[in-house]
Amino acid sequence: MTIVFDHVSKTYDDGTIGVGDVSLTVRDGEVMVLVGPSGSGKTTLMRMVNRMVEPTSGRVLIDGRDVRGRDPIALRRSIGYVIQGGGLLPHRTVVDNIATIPMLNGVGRKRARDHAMGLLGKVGLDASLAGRYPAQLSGGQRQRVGVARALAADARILLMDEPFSAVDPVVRRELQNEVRRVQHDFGVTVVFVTHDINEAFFLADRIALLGDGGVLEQVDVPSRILGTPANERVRAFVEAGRPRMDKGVRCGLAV
Ligand SMILES: Nc1ncnc2c1ncn2[C@@H]1O[C@H](COP(=O)(O)OP(=O)(O)OP(=O)(O)O)[C@@H](O)[C@H]1O
Repeated sequence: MTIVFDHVSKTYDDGTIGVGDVSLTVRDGEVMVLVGPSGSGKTTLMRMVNRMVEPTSGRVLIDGRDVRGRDPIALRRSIGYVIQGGGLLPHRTVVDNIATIPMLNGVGRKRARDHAMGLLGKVGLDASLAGRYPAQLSGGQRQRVGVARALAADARILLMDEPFSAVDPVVRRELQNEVRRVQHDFGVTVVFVTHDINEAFFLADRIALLGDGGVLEQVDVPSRILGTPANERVRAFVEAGRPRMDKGVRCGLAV
């Protein structure tokens, strides 16, 4: 599905500008990574898609349709939303967590649970984990359940808000690979928020780099963000987040 942000802005009630004037198109089936410093409006922008945030001005269109015309609850149930920690219901088992939204949408319990069991494999989880509660899983496993839950309602859009920032680097890379695979297998459109430029480079088809005041600094494929930054702020942001090989080498020699 295509998502269009058409001149959206958000000023919160206390006067804080969450998002300036942003126009951005996320193409069908693309992984668009929103990246930028803390407070640059990444989460605010993303939450406009499922109406967790209502823009102060401008419109968000999904496949040409203004989300304002959609019932917010139905809209949210049709869009996968993955947050740090997985956002799982603590008193429900893995399989029931995954089956919850389809059941709310009217799918029968048995069918929803059978589908949930199938999804476990798709996100790299063993079926033996189905009966566990979230507290009995590792951080990485919880994230995978979160992804399965987001996919369970046949969502065509996945919104992922810094989902992997609390897991260790090795598991994080596995999860990033999983996102790419899921995107490929299911053909979903993914909007992924991170403030880690390296995660953005790894995952993104395109990167939207936001700056202070919620302004869009550059939208481009990773190689162009790296090779031809639009301005000094983009260059500095990318530079600050990249591994400093030269420093590492110098340290190595000094020891
Ligand atoms: N409910 C709110 N009320 C007032 N200001 C808010 C609210 N939510 C967010 N903001 C402000 O809006 C700006 C953008 O916040 P947002 O969470 O979208 O940024 P972000 O880029 O996702 O940040 P981070 O990387 O730290 O998560 C910040 O200045 C933040 O303090």
